[in-house]
Amino acid sequence: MYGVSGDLARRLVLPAFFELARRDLLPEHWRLVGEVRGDALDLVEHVRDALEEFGPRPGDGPFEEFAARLLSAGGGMSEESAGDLPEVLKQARDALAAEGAEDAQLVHYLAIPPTAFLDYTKALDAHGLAEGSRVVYEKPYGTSLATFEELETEVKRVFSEDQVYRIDHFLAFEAMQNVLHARLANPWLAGIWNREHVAQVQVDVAETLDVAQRAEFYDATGAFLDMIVTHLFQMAATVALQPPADLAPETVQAARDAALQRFRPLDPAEVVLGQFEGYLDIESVPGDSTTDTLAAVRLWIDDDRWRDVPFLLRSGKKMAADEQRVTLVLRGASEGPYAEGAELPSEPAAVSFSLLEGGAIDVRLVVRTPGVEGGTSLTTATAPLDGLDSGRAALPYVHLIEHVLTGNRSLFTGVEGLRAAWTAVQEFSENRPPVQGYAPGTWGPAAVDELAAPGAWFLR
Ligand SMILES: NC(=O)C1=CN([C@@H]2O[C@H](COP(=O)(O)OP(=O)(O)OC[C@H]3O[C@@H](n4cnc5c(N)ncnc54)[C@H](OP(=O)(O)O)[C@@H]3O)[C@@H](O)[C@H]2O)C=CC1
Ligand SMILES: O=C1O[C@H](COP(=O)(O)O)[C@@H](O)[C@H](O)[C@H]1O
Repeated sequence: MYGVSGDLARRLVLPAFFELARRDLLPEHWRLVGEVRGDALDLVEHVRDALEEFGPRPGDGPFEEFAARLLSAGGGMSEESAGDLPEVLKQARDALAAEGAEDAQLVHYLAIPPTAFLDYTKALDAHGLAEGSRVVYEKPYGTSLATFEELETEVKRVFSEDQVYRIDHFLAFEAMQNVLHARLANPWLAGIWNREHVAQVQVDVAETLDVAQRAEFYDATGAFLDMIVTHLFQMAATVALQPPADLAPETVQAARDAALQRFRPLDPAEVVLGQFEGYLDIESVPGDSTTDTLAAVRLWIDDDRWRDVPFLLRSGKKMAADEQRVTLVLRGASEGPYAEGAELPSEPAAVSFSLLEGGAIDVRLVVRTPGVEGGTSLTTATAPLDGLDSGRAALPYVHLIEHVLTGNRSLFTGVEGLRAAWTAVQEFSENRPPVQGYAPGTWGPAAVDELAAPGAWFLR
């Protein structure tokens, strides 16, 4: 794992490895090499600290056994030098061979900034580490259409496609997986999954989180690149995809990629960028920064299933709540006593997938108000997705690492989909609207609400 000292590794990836060990889902023989550019870390202490802070706590699993398999390399990785890594990999291979595991599968996990992906790809090739390996790229894979193409050309030169795993961890949330699986398993849900029944699709990832801890990275990135063109596009494509004939990883990935290829290029007039008040006071943020800390877009998908159905995407920092939802806002009755004009609740029926914690599906219905007066009201039934039968919800990186180790690419993004995503935002990137201020603890500038009109955001 390159970049083992970083935020992602500490907060999400190392805890996921340990969770796999707790669940006895790691291979019988393995070693984890943590690589950094400076002096090699005391990896056991580093991992122990990460687990103490983010869990599962060391005492909640086989930590001593886990720690005995951690190896540390320093000195960085470039075309000129691979630092300590070749020597440490040799130690790892020798140790595995001594256990009777001769042909270890090498997996490179690039938990480093996206701007370093290209150089690391070249370096892996230069040091003969690419052949026969698997490689995991974090998101964003590219930062524009041009840098995507540049990276992809190099990756294609060095690796064959079946070696490459491009992560978008939002695809791996339990509820996100159920956007596909619950739809396919329940004909009534599949039956309403179209423009005849759905008035709007909303993909909303609201965070109360500040950015002060990673201000330098964030100021160079912004909400649109950090979240919209990456996570929220992939989530929208998961809603929009045509039902695949089977659940083979390649079929699912191809269906999602095909949906992304039907995204209409974003119209800058249908994008709102926000910046929370106080952002410019953060140390290391330039006083004249125009970085977006919130982005909301109205997106269209040109196919028979979704024509004229707005896909509303929103994500931001310092917002009113921590919520991650995919919502199908449903149309009302088109005829009969409850058709337009009848006395109905102010909000429509909806099916909403909440990604938080173990995930849940909320079904909101319009019903007759109980009592003699009558009228109509809304009621919501919540179906939790955790703790069913013998199932235990797993966090996204637990799924993703298990999939890399077992060679399953269904939850990873595909090249054609990524190319389509960067293509869809190219025009917007050259004509970005100015950022509008919003008060911390709110749902963003007023213009965000106008994007949803004549409807309204499910979260507000
Ligand atoms: N943090 C998060 O919540 C998430 C992050 N990601 C993605 O994961 C990746 C890593 O993110 P994160 O951990 O936050 O990033 P960090 O900024 O924390 O960087 C990770 C590590 O990479 C090394 N590094 C920094 N700059 C370079 C460089 N130019 N070349 C090589 N190595 C470098 C550093 O380690 P050292 O100096 O010790 O070598 C650093 O600790 C990114 O692609 C990000 O988009 C994805 C989802 C969530
Ligand atoms: O990729 C990213 O995702 C996180 C949100 O993911 P979560 O799993 O931590 O909820 C976001 O905060 C971060 O800015 C972004 O880089």
